[in-house]
Amino acid sequence: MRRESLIIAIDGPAASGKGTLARRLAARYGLNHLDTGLTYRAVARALLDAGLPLDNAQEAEAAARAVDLGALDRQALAAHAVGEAASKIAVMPEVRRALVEKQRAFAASPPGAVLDGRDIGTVVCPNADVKLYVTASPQVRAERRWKEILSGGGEVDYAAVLADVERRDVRDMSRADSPLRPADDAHLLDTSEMDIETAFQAAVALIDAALAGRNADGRR
Ligand SMILES: Nc1ncnc2c1ncn2[C@@H]1O[C@H](COP(=O)(O)OP(=O)(O)OP(=O)(O)O)[C@@H](O)[C@H]1O
Ligand SMILES: Nc1ccn([C@@H]2O[C@H](COP(=O)(O)O)[C@@H](O)[C@H]2O)c(=O)n1
Repeated sequence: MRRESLIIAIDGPAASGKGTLARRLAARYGLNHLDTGLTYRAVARALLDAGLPLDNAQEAEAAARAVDLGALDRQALAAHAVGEAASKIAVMPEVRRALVEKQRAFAASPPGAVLDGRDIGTVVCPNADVKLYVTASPQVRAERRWKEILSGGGEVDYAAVLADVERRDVRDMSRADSPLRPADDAHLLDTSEMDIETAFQAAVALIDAALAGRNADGRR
């Protein structure tokens, strides 16, 4: 059966591996990919570069409206300070509304997309064909992030990375607008005990089973 368009929503906390999975899944299913965290990072970066405060909703909304999804530069937005700032500006409903509009337009473009973030299954694409909530223990996520930083030549204590991960979890899960949580119909994937390949194969099995179930139902 030929599918018109397919949307896969992937949410989860920091360093759970959702971006790694999303990139591989997009290649596997021939879909576009959007790391929505980069859109929040781009807003934060614009404010930091302009020397503006991170709590001015009007300036932040203007920066969000100016984000060009085609010009998101992962490397330029990778800095730890930018991620921290992103989680602060992400609490503002004005910023979220502007970015969600762009994210939805991206998802609607053929042939469909894999989007990863914190609110994809709950807010951005509540009608996604398949939703995954990817997680791992804070200790495992901190270790992954710590190794990533070391392999990039950075120097940081594991304890400091763990504290960052835990602080980010609290901020993302407790904000009033679009808090991080699994959608009611999301498939949970705990990768604490899985390497990248095992997690990818588990995600493919969940997605294929979900799509087969939908086809059998005659829903698509
Ligand atoms: N299952 C896994 N086993 C071991 N390492 C992993 C696994 N999945 C991802 N990683 C590694 O963990 C780090 C974080 O992964 P990734 O960037 O995909 O997480 P993320 O959830 O997208 O994080 P963020 O939201 O903070 O951007 C990367 O270095 C990645 O290679
Ligand atoms: N859909 C999303 C994606 C991200 N955020 C916020 O941005 C911060 C940075 O995201 P990374 O995935 O690049 O680490 C993140 O901590 C969230 O606060 C969001 O709110 N919604």
